Amino acid sequence: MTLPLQDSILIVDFGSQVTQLIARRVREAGVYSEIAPFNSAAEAFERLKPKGIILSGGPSSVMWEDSPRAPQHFFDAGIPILGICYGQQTMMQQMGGTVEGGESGEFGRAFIEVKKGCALFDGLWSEGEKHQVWMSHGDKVTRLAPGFEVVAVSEGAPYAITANEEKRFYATQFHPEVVHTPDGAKLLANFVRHVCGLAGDWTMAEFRATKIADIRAQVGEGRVICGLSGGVDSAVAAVLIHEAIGDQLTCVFVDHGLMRLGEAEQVVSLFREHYGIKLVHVNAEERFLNGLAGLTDPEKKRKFIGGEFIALFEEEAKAVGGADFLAQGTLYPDVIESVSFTGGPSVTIKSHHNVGGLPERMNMKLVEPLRELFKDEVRVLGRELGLPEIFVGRHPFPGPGLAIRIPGEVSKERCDILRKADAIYLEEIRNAGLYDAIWQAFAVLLPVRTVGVMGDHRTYDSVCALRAVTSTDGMTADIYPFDAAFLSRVATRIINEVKGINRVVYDYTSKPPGTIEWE
Ligand SMILES: Nc1ncnc2c1ncn2[C@@H]1O[C@H](COP(=O)(O)OP(=O)(O)OP(=O)(O)O)[C@@H](O)[C@H]1O
Ligand SMILES: O=c1[nH]c(=O)c2[nH+]cn([C@@H]3O[C@H](COP(=O)(O)O)[C@@H](O)[C@H]3O)c2[nH]1
Ligand SMILES: NC(=O)CC[C@H](N)C(=O)O
Ligand SMILES: [Mg+2]
Repeated sequence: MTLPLQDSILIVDFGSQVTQLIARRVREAGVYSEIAPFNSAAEAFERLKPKGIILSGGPSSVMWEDSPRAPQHFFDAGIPILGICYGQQTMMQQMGGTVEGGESGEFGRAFIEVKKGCALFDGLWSEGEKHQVWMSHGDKVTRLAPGFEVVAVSEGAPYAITANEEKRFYATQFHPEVVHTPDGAKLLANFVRHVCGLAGDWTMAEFRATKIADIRAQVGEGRVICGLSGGVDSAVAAVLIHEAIGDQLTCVFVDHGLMRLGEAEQVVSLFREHYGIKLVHVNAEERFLNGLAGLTDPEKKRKFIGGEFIALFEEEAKAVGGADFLAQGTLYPDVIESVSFTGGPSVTIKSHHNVGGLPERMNMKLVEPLRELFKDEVRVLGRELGLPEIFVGRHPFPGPGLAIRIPGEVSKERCDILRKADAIYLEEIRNAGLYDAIWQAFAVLLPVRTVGVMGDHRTYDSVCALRAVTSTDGMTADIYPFDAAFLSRVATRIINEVKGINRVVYDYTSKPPGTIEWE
């Protein structure tokens, strides 16, 4: 079954780190969108027949030879277009304006002044007002394409917002999709609803229906193995896929020995209790720990774990008589940090085991229905699917597990020490009623020993670091400001109760510059 074509917006990706945020804002405005890399945007346009186009930002400069362009015929399609940053620059140049390398760019917070009303501002901004926006550019438009006029200016960008009302083309030098442009979501909502005329009635219920149709179309009569970790993403993916293809699905829970205290038993029994989905429990502790012995480089550890996961999934696929597909609960942040969406020049931060950690030769094709979503959207979808809060509200836990919370070499002994400390920390967080206020909290076991004194003895043991962050999508994060009494209670308990740890510190680093995990 394929669903009828729905009203949509096409987002053309030029490689910006925040392109997915554009899609997200469009979803939040109740409109369906798809992202296509610039070099396959023409095909996507044919298929979707969108009601509007948004051109993303990107790291290239339009002055470079061979830098990416929007398909020229988009500008003659008679539908509204919004160009953002690089998207604005290429749009202006492709339509006859000029762009130059700015002597100095604008990076971060900037203020724009509204010079004139335009359809993007309806019900939002008026002439003469000043508003905060977020800029990140070195180049700038120096001559407008015919038909455009300036509707807002900033100090560094005389053409902060320009409009060609007749064609319904708009262009911003700043990024409306990021939260640091406080009215940005509303500007984007004005574009998709008011300018493109879309109703704004698209919901997660429709996402569910679309994905179910997509999964059926992709999988056909084939068999699917789904990696199930007990985390939100894979639980939601498994339930969604099960709704689409029923018994063609087998879930595989890999116990790699890098789980938290009691987690493996809990995941398996919870899932069996709530769902009639086939679930295989694989105990592979020895295999993972043997393979990790001697590895200390974070990327090597991640790649090994990613490869081993796939090897196990392939073995399980054989055991069920062959499976053609591997399903995972991969989300957008896993993808953007591991590889560039366009295969272009955005940089790799770390190889999430389920993306960059995949071996190059893999026999199964991927089914990743959540690949465009952010975690909080997955939670909304999970509730839509009727998943119990106990799954939906769980803190994320990375696939490589404790291996990336033990910098340096991983051993069973160190995993056991960390498991105990982590359990105490989380128990105290729950007791204090803070679990739901925190995005993710965990302990890290450092490869550093320090001297202490306990009961008049000298100790020389490991340091444990505690981390807790707040976030909405895992892309940026702030530290959770525990009070001192809480932290000292946890520190005391860990040092008293866990042999092998004699010092506890609290990690005060936000993301960026830190990442949430230590490796
Ligand atoms: N122990 C595991 N056994 C089987 N598959 C796993 C395991 N750990 C991770 N995976 C697979 O890797 C994917 C990505 O892991 P990730 O931790 O991002 O998601 P999650 O565990 O489902 O959710 P959460 O982010 O809330 O922990 C999972 O959705 C799952 O398909
Ligand atoms: O499934 C996963 N496989 C991985 O390899 C991985 N690395 C990080 N994470 C989780 O992703 C979020 C962002 O983490 P970072 O700030 O450390 O990149 C946080 O929620 C991390 O726990 C992972 N999840
Ligand atoms: N964020 C962007 O899209 C930047 C566009 C271009 N690379 C510039 O520096 O102006
Ligand atoms: Mg997980």
